[in-house]
Formats: sequence, structure tokens, C-alpha cells
Amino acid sequence: MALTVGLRPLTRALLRPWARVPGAALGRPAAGSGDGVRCFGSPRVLVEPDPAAVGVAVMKMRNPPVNSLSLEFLTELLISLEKLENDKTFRGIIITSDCPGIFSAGLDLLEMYGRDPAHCAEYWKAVQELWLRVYLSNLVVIGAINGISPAGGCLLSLSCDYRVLANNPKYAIGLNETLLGIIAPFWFKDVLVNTIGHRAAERALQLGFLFPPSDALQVGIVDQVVPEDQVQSTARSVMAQWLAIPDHARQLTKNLVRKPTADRLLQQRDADIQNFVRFISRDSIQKSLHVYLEKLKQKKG
Ligand SMILES: CCCCC/C=C/C(=O)SCCNC(=O)CCNC(=O)[C@H](O)C(C)(C)COP(=O)(O)OP(=O)(O)OC[C@H]1O[C@@H](n2cnc3c(N)ncnc32)[C@H](O)[C@@H]1OP(=O)(O)O
Repeated sequence: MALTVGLRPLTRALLRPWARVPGAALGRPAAGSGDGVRCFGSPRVLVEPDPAAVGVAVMKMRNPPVNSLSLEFLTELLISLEKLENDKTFRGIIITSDCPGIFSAGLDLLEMYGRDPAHCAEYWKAVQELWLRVYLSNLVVIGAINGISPAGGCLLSLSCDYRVLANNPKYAIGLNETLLGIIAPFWFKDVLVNTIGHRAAERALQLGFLFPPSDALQVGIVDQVVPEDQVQSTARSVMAQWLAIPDHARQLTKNLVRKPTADRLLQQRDADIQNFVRFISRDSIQKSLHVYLEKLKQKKG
């Protein structure tokens, strides 16, 4: 699925040839990576083929301080995902974070606060695109969740095929939008319902639950909770199990299961964008975002 056309100059500008990862220009071995292991990336996304697992790439999110999903970051993630999808040497991706303690703080609030409708529309299009790209990926996508993962970070995790969460009580995960005075869109809701069931999702969404690892495992929002230093190795071994399945059969099955949910958005993407722009532009919502952003600042003392 190609990136949607109609991206504005800012986003198109980000589609420039990639920034070189030091010592690892596109297609050439990264320094110290051994022969034939190529690593590529962009300022905020590092993609390293896993030297221990043929056909597996580790995608590290590195948009400090909190991997908030800004428009630039979303665009770089989309470019990396598209490149991996198009490179037939890859069969699986492990998505993880390079920001200590944070998987992703979710959507970048500054992309939705005090922004004009045209920007909000462009931003939301990119949010939709990231979800569709991950959720419908032909690759095996495993979330190695090594930090807190609220809202959009939780959506990214839920869009993976499998979720491994580090057993650190600070690393809560959930769709906490109501705590900000906003709401999760229907397709966020759909993915949560598909994962943890209707009643658990209804409760979690209304109360903005952020589940600590033990509760996240119990409710099923993650598949495994392991010691922090075993997240990556566990993700690798799960990847090996999934890659033992013939790709074509697995991909057709994934599509069979996920297409109805994705279609609900695909059939109304523009309406969803317009709904988002109308909702986020409301004075009351802007006020909620302002209060929440102030709280984040005050928290720092
Ligand atoms: C229809 C409307 C949309 C519906 C869908 C919405 C989905 C979303 O994802 S909304 C975003 C939800 N995210 C959150 O509620 C998380 C908010 N952040 C936090 O709770 C914390 O920052 C943390 C637990 C993720 C990390 O805490 P800590 O390590 O203490 O770091 P700080 O809180 O000091 O944050 C550092 C820095 O980053 C800014 N920031 C944090 N989160 C976001 C964000 N989501 N968007 C933009 N900026 C964020 C924070 O304000 C600090 O900024 P500075 O003060 O300038 O350093």
C-alpha cells in the first residue's frame, strides 16, 4: 500500500533520500555489523537487520525524549515500514524503543494543540496511515515494549501481531484518552475490542485505564511479560516461531482476521479526518489539551 498521495510539502520533503546512519549508508554493512548486514534509517528511526536472525529487522524508535508521534516521526516510521515491506529479504520486524523507559508517549499533543485545521487534517492522515501500515503489514510485527505505552503508543503496540512487555511497574499500557478529556477514535476502540474483548475494552476506554504489566497480561492487552533484559531476546524467539509458518498462509490468515476492522476505516478515511478536525478544533477540547500539557509541565516541578 503506497503512501497516500496528497501529502503536503512538509511531508513530501521528509520523503527525501534518507539520512545516512553513521557508517551504514543504505545497502552497505554498518560499521561493526559484519558482512552483508545492512542497516538503514533516518534521524528518528533506526532499522537494523538482526544479525542473529535472517530476514528479521529491528526498528528502533528514537524520537527523544518520549517518542511522541510527531508528523515528522510518523513520516519516518512510514518510510521505514514501506522500505521493509518492499525489501523481500525481510519477513519480520521487531518494533522497540531507544528512549529509556518509554515505548511511545502516543500522539504528539503539540500536533493537535493550537494548530490550524489543514495541519490537523494532514497529521491525522499520517496517524491513519501508520496504523494501516502496521496493522495490515504482510510482515510479522512484534512489539518489544520496553517502556510506558499510553494512547497512540498503545495503538502501535496493539497493531503488532504479538506484544512482549518488560516487567517494570512503570511501563503501563492502555488507551488513556479520556484522562486527557478526549476520546479514542472508533478504530482505536475496534483494535482494543478485538484484543481484550468488548466489556474489558468498554471499561478500559471509559476509565482511561493504563494497565501495569501484570494487569496488562491478565486482561490480554499484551501476550507476554518478561524481565526487562529479556524483552528483545523473547521477541526474537517468538519471531522465530511465527516465521516457521509459511508466509503466504500466515499473511492470508492475518488479512482474513484484520481486513474487516481495517475496512471500517478505509471506507471512511476522509470522513474520519473531517470528524477528527471538527472534534480537535472545539474550544473545549483545545482547553482540555492545554490543561493536560500544563499538567505535564507542572509535573516536572
Ligand atoms: C481525537 C483526539 C485524538 C485521539 C487519540 C489520541 C491519542 C494520543 O496518543 S493523545 C497523547 C496521550 N499521551 C499521554 O497521555 C502521555 C503523556 N505523557 C506522559 O504521561 C509522560 O510524558 C510520560 C509518562 C510519557 C513520560 O514521563 P517523563 O519521562 O516524566 O517525561 P515528561 O513528562 O517530563 O515529558 C518529557 C517532555 O515530553 C513532553 N511530552 C510528553 N508526552 C507528550 C506527548 N504525548 N505529546 C507531546 N509532548 C509530550 C512533555 O511535555 C515534556 O516536554 P518538555 O516540558 O518541553 O520537556
